[in-house]
Amino acid sequence: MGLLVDGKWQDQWYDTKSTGGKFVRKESAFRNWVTADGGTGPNGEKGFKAEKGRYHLYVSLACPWAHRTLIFRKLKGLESMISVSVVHYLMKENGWTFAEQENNDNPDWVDIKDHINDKEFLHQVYTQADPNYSGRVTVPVLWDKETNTIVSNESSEIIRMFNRAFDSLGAKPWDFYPEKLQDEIDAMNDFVYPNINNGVYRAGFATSQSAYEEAVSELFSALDSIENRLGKQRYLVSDLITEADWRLFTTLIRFDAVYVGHFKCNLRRIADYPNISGYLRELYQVKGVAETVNMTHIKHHYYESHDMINPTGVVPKGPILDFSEPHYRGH
Ligand SMILES: N[C@@H](CCC(=O)N[C@@H](CS)C(=O)NCC(=O)O)C(=O)O
Repeated sequence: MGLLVDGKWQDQWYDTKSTGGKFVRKESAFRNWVTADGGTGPNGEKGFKAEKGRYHLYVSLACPWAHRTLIFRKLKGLESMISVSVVHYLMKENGWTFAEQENNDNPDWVDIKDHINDKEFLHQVYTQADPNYSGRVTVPVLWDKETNTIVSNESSEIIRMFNRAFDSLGAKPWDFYPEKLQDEIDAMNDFVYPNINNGVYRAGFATSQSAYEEAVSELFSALDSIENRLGKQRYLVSDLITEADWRLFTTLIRFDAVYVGHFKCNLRRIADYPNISGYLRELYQVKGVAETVNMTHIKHHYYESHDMINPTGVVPKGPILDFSEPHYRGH
């Protein structure tokens, strides 16, 4: 785990000293947009034209933010238009790498390789785009093969691009951010992101008791309110699946396997929430989604990468989870 300072890699853990033990996530640095015609992004950001085969996505299968982009790529039918490289599940002193994986019979150990830039470390992809880059080296990264640069490393914006920019090139018509629901989706994201998506990290990476307890109590009160909401309606916003659902999904799918134990988010499990559990299974069972979930990378990444939380690196066997059981939603 580390970061780039003026283009030089430095190995260091998150600084929580200056924030009283609280984990504060930094803003992403590359914020340009792929648009249908190459025009500027929604807030005037530099535009890149949507074209088949032009873009490449760097992801970790463990990472909930990268997972959002994989789900959108899959559901919007963009697999043949946007290529992907998967980083090694382990993130240690060199950050995300393309290191070779030990031979293993488990089919979840997928191919790890930088197919585009042939780099060893993801930080070299960042310095290829900007030799003086300072900041964290995170996934996902959307890379432009034509101009050899990073378009965006912000998942919430990459999924908005995937949702619309490739439609005229033959993407599937599914719209996860329909105009009439945008305000409600934005409001839901503003609630789910700090309390749940980032809430589990605020709990897990806290280095003081008070910062941890604050995060955990906000997390579970948010989950309680979602449980209540899902007792009244099928999805988070109306009875259509929207972006808000996929953003929550990637945290929920990791919750009982990782966040309950490793991040000490253990007041309740997702399995203890009947409505959220059924909803989680329903989303998992949407065609194509299960293929984006790699529990082996998820568990091994968290339990083996964070030495200061789990110094032995031992990965728990359980819990036994089966997201393909009936979901009983929509009856
Ligand atoms: N805001 C970013 C956050 C991405 C992020 O933090 N990814 C994590 C992996 S789950 C990462 O790469 N962390 C490396 C680091 O912080 O050094 C997004 O949503 O795209």
